Amino acid sequence: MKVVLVTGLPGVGKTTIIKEAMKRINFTYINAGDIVSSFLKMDRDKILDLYIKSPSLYRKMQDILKKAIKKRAKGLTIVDTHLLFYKNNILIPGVTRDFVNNLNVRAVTYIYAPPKLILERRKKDKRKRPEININDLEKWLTLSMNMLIPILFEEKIVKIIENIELEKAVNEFIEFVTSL
Ligand SMILES: Nc1ncnc2c1ncn2[C@@H]1O[C@H](COP(=O)(O)OP(=O)(O)O)[C@@H](O)[C@H]1O
Repeated sequence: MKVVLVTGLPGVGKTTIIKEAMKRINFTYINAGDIVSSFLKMDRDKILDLYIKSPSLYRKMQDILKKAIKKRAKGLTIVDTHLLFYKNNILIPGVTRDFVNNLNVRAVTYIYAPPKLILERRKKDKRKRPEININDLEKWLTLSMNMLIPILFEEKIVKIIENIELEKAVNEFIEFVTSL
């Protein structure tokens, strides 16, 4: 079992890259957000508010997520998740140290795009996404990239993939995950 996390801000293109890569190589795909929202039967944005109010629920969900991934993981397993949640200057870790080590994560990919592009993509997206201003998005981007450093201290490899041109990003993603 080889677990690779795919992270990056919502709207940067994680799902698009993974779905394209899936047409070309074999892997198990797990979307952490889908597991959590189907378990709590709730909108993603509301879940964040719940976590802020209840740290114990947050811990419980980390546990549920870990178990669900362990059960489904097979061969190369790509987990679409977040390093950091951000709302109104409140920060919540997307993954914990225990999550990274317990699942034996091999590497973390960080999908990057300039904040202006992310904002444009979020606006065009059919999926309704919460409004966010460029200032908050820039802050979130900086903070989420800072979360890559603690990942390095857990002795995991980090790969940054720029998603400006989709085809180039998909090729880079495939090359990286198949090289592990
Ligand atoms: N390289 C790209 N160029 C243009 N649009 C893109 C690119 N990558 C993703 N998108 C678009 O951006 C939006 C968000 O992508 P999505 O994969 O849902 O992001 P995430 O999974 O990171 O939240 C989608 O409408 C998608 O079609």
